[in-house]
Amino acid sequence: MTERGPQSGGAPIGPVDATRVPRYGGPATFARLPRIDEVSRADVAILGVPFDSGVSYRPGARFGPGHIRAASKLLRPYNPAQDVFPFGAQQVADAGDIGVNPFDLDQAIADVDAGVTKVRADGATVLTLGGDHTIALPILRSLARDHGPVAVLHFDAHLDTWDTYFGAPYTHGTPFRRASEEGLLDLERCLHMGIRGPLYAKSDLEDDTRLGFSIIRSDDYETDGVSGAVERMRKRLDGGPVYVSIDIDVLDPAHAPGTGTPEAGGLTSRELLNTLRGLTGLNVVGADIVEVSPPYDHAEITGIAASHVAYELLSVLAANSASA
Ligand SMILES: N=C(N)NCCCC(=O)O
Ligand SMILES: [Zn+2]
Ligand SMILES: [Zn+2]
Repeated sequence: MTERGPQSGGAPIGPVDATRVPRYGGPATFARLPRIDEVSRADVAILGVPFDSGVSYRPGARFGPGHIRAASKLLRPYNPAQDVFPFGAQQVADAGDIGVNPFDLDQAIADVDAGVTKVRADGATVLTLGGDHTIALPILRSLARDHGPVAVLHFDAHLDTWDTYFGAPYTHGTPFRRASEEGLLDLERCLHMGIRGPLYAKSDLEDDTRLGFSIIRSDDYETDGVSGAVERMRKRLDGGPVYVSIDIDVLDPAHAPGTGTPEAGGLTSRELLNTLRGLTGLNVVGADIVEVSPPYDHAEITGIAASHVAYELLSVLAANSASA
């Protein structure tokens, strides 16, 4: 195909060239990248998880992967903020969507674990596009089998370390309690970023500490700024594998209206993108972007934010691979 421009010497296959095929045409893959079956090997795979049977309030995150891909068409090859070519320093490919059972939660969790494990087995670092936050648990199960307990860097308005909803243990409000109980987390190095809003009880915070997390609150950005947050984040995460889980509701509803459990007083997209740039050099072994619910989005605001979040994460992985 000529539309991707000439490639030689085993260089990564990049996005379709927007000066040759207009952005509103061409493939529906993330950032117009090749499908995984079009490349001999992927360093990083984008993997969709269209699933929202674990939500407690508004549904719709099952449509998240397609929406984020559609909103990613304008991304360009060079990221000046990190001085890196995220699609040039490594082979990034789109691995499509996992066929997740929408009716049987236990089966869905097994489906996600199997789907992620399969793509990882071929050597790719996986960036998952959700889907609701339930999917972080099976992804962590897959990662912990290879890496042992990992640090979770969790961007969210919510703790997601609650116990049960309606007696159900597997929901989008409970993945990190289950992960902690199962020994998947490094209890000295987990961290929430952007927490805010009402809780059920004071003891929610005590439970959360016991389960292995510290907290940088949304309000801490007001007092300490992005640089203060990044400094604390790097200190907490250093020294082992890090899984980055980004619930898009960490952003203020003004920056991400298209989500299921919105809370006022959140981060700006600029604060989130700048915080992610501070991850370079840490051992990031996987990531997800979850809770994008297109039916509640307007003018692709949330989809665009999510696509840029993905772009910064890919840039961190590219910078890390260049210095490895
Ligand atoms: N993971 C997200 N987005 N939300 C969890 C909120 C669960 C609740 O309704 O209390
Ligand atoms: Zn949340
Ligand atoms: Zn969440």
